[in-house]
Amino acid sequence: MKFSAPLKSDSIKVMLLGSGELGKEVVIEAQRLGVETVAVDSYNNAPAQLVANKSYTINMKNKNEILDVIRREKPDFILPEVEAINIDALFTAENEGYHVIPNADAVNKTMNRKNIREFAAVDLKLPTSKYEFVSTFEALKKAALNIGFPCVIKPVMSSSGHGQSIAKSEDDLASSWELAKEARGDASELIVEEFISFDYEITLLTARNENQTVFCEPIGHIQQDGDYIFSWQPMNMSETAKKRSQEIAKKITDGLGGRGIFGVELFVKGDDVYFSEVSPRPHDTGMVTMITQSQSEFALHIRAVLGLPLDFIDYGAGASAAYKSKNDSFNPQIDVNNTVFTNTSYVRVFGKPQSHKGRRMAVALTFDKNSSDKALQQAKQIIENFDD
Ligand SMILES: Nc1ncnc2c1ncn2[C@@H]1O[C@H](COP(=O)(O)OP(=O)(O)OP(=O)(O)O)[C@@H](O)[C@H]1O
Ligand SMILES: NCC(=O)N[C@@H]1O[C@H](COP(=O)([O-])[O-])[C@@H](O)[C@H]1O
Ligand SMILES: [Mg+2]
Repeated sequence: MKFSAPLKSDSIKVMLLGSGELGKEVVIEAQRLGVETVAVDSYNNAPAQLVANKSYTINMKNKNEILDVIRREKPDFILPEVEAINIDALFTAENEGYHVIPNADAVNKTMNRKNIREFAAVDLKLPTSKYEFVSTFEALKKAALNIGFPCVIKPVMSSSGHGQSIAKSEDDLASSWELAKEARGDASELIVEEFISFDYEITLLTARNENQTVFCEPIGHIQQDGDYIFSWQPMNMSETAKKRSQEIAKKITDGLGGRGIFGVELFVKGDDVYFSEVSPRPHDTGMVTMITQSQSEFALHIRAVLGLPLDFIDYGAGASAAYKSKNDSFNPQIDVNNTVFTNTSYVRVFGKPQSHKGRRMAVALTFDKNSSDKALQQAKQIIENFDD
């Protein structure tokens, strides 16, 4: 176990490419181990920049700007935190000897639904929904009729539900096409997916490095318009479904390789488990681990990166509720009702410098030793009392 060397203060430097709420927690965990942190994003005062040793604001889609900060800072590890990053820059950095987490190829595969879906379904033979890729309206119609209604239509490059819709019949296809076009720009493609009427969906957080792979307890979640609003852990599932979920998670994370935490998104119907997608980084639904685990997903990510042991204990059940802004403001103020400050709940305010309607600004976390349901009920009640 390489335990002692990396923890010498200032001996290790990590650079986050993307500095939102997830990166902020990664930076805090890195700081706790005496690791130097550099936070990069496309706007000033992004959450992780508020707590990092150093920060840069650059155009994250520009290859040279990314390579400039990397070559200037010479980080030991580069941690992509958002999907919208110039991928050529990561491949070039890797060729120059920099260590991209988990690796540039995994980031490339997961940022595009076509790459990750084909890798999962064709190369690894994991169960997924039926799917087709299309780039014209005619092809969309054909694919939807072939797959059947309802079907889910998504740009191949997007996240947090942007440009995504469900077509219930042929009549909906024109509006789905328009919605997706706005989010994707002209050139790229759409995926048309069979709608899986799952019983529930989970994120299976999986941390790996060369020495070890560990699974967190499954996290159940509810999405609204393709974006997460509530999550809880553990999700109560059958032993068979849990075992199948872990097998899928192991295959996809081994397939992608490298060090770090992955959020493996799965749909579960009875004992059948379908692979949906995977984030090669901490997952938004995994913020609940800040209250349920001795090592949160953020701590596990940085430990995996440093090659430290990944063992942790579960404290009990918990839940999270996302607070999304109701306003557009350059001076956001979040009114957190006192109900959050109990001995089983707390709040994380991200500190984003600007709000707009629907932007995630904070999260409420709740704990219940034995019951995810009770933790979830409490999280729902608390978030109703937030305002801005
Ligand atoms: N084929 C499907 N069948 C049923 N529901 C689906 C399907 N695809 C997506 N969904 C629903 O939409 C949500 C968002 O889809 P997906 O994860 O593919 O998009 P995303 O934009 O990458 O989201 P995020 O970035 O938040 O993970 C899923 O979590 C699920 O609730
Ligand atoms: N589903 C991905 C996800 O949750 N990513 C998290 O949201 C931030 C962007 O927030 P913003 O859009 O409010 O700037 C990202 O930086 C990351 O922390
Ligand atoms: Mg998703």
